[in-house]
Amino acid sequence: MTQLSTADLYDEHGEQLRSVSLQFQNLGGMSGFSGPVRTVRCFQDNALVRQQLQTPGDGAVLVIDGGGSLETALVGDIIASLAVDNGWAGLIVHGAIRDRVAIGTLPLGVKALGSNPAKSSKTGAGEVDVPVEIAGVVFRPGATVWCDDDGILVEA
Ligand SMILES: O=C([O-])CC(=O)C(=O)O
Repeated sequence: MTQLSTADLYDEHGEQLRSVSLQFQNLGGMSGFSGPVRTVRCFQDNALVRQQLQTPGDGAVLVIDGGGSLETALVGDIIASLAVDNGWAGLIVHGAIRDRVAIGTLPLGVKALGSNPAKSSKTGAGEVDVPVEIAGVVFRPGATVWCDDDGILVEA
C-alpha cells in the first residue's frame, strides 16, 4: 500500500500537524517514510546517533538535531546501514551526512540538509529522546512524523 502523500495528509488533518518549511534534501533510498519520533540532539558529534541506531528501531524515525551544522557529517553509510539492520524507518538530520551515493541505495528514508566528507567527533556529547525543535517545529518523542518528496509533517 502506498503511503498517503503529505499534501493529502495536510488537507485532511492540517490543524493537527506542523509542516517544516526548511528545505531538506531527500538522500535515502526511500523518499516516503513515517513512524514515531525518537530523537538525538548533538553538535558535530555522532556517538549517540550510532548508539541509538544500534538498538531496535521498531519502525521509528530518528530525528537528529545537529543544530543545522554542515561542518561535519553526523551519518555515513555504516551508521545508515545499522539503521536498516535494526528496523528504523528513517532519519531526519538537521545537519549533514556523508557517503550520499551509498546511502541513496539503502532501503531507508534519509532527509538531511546536505553532505560533507568531514567526520564528526565521537565523545558521546548530547541528549537522547528529548523534544527537539527544527525551523520552529517541535518534534516530541512518540509523535508521528510523515516524510515524502514534498516535505515533513509532524503531529502537533
Ligand atoms: O563514522 C562516522 O562518523 C560516520 C560514517 O562515516 C559512517 O557511518 O560510515
